[in-house]
Amino acid sequence: MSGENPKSAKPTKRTAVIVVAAGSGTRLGYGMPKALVPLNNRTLLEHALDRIALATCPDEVVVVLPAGDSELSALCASHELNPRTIAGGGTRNDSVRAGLSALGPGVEQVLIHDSARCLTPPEVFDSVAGALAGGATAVIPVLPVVDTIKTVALTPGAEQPHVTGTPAREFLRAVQTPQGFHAATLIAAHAQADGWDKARAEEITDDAMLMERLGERVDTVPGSPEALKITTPMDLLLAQSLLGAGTTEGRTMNQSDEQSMQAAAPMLIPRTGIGIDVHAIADASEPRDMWLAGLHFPGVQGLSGHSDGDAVAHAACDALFSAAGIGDLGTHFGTDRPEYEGASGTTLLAEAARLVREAGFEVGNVAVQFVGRRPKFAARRLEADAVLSEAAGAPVTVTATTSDGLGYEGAGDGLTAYATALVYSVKR
Ligand SMILES: Nc1ccn([C@@H]2O[C@H](COP(=O)(O)OP(=O)(O)OP(=O)(O)O)[C@@H](O)[C@H]2O)c(=O)n1
Ligand SMILES: C[C@](O)(CO)[C@H](O)COP(=O)(O)O
Repeated sequence: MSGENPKSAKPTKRTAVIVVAAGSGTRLGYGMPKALVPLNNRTLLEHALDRIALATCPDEVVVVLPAGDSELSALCASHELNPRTIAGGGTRNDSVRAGLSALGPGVEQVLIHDSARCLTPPEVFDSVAGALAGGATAVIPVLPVVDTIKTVALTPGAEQPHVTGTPAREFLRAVQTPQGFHAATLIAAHAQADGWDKARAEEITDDAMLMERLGERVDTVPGSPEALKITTPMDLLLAQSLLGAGTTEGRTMNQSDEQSMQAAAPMLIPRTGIGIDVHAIADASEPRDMWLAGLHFPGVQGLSGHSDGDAVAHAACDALFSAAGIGDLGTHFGTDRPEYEGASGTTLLAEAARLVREAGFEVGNVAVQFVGRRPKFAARRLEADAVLSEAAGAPVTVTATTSDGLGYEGAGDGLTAYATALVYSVKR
């Protein structure tokens, strides 16, 4: 926040904050709801709630969660804010409507906030609520635009669009959340939009736009660079460095903070690791299930070994341990740890990721390739990525190849999995 607005006093009007956290986080690519993605050992949703807890304005908080979720609702129940929760819908607008339906009685003003903007400082909430309490119908936090913005159109037959205009930059603002509204007016606007056809509804990308369509005036207050929307892996890295610099725990960065952060911030150097695992195909006289990459492959003779033989998961574990410099599979799951005997590949991978985090690292990603004739893998690749990513709490991707008939892999006697992992330190 630019610091132009002093911190507002608690508004006299009953104020609710709705946190929309039902998105799937497709562009972040973690294979889990974005609100559940870890950032410095705390989920994005918890970071958002931590900052709301430091604001003075909320009388009540509602969190909108993915349908069927249990993990995020457990986190809400154990958070000091103890927010009400409700299941969201297929689009952000559907989720906002669900949140509005869960408001308690007597709410006069409501702030709609993206959990994806999880580092938004508490002062922004209070400044939006304060402007509403001062009589505004709709208030949004904004930042000046630093890029030159063009409008474009697609020429038929051309791959890339051509430029149709350049709006004057002084009149452009990048829009953030929380967006605040006179509650009854926003509820009426959403009720009206509920009946719109899909194309018209999809044009609405924020709640303020609904108010604009109704001819309501929308006011602005200064936003904050820390209120960035975590959408892609690069945004997550930026949020990580903001937290690493200790700038966002409940207060706003000022100019001198920014200068000292630039001068003092250590270069964040990630660490890579490697892991290899080889398993023989079990002898035909001993039928075994094939488990690989966290998946069961019915009708394919399995791999030999004391565990389920999941060479892909084992190589991924070794790559993680190697990257964090905390030993290998034998160190953590060896014969002196009988509780891991026969454990599934996903169980071991989840435990490996936990140990890596316990050692002070966050997992960037893990990539595995296996070489073997069986099982046929292509049709189940995305399924494997999802299962292993969920176990690791970070993106895991698996690919497969053959050895052109050469060696034990080519003869169908065994397979080899090669993995690399990237981790980065989150030690303060
Ligand atoms: N059906 C939806 C879609 C989005 N959101 C929320 O709206 C905010 C902004 O959405 P976005 O950042 O686009 O999140 P995702 O939809 O999760 O991301 P993606 O489009 O990459 O899947 C997020 O806090 C998200 O949780 C929601 O509650 N319900
Ligand atoms: C509401 C918002 O964050 C304001 O910038 C944005 O419009 C959300 O858009 P998304 O496409 O749902 O991420």
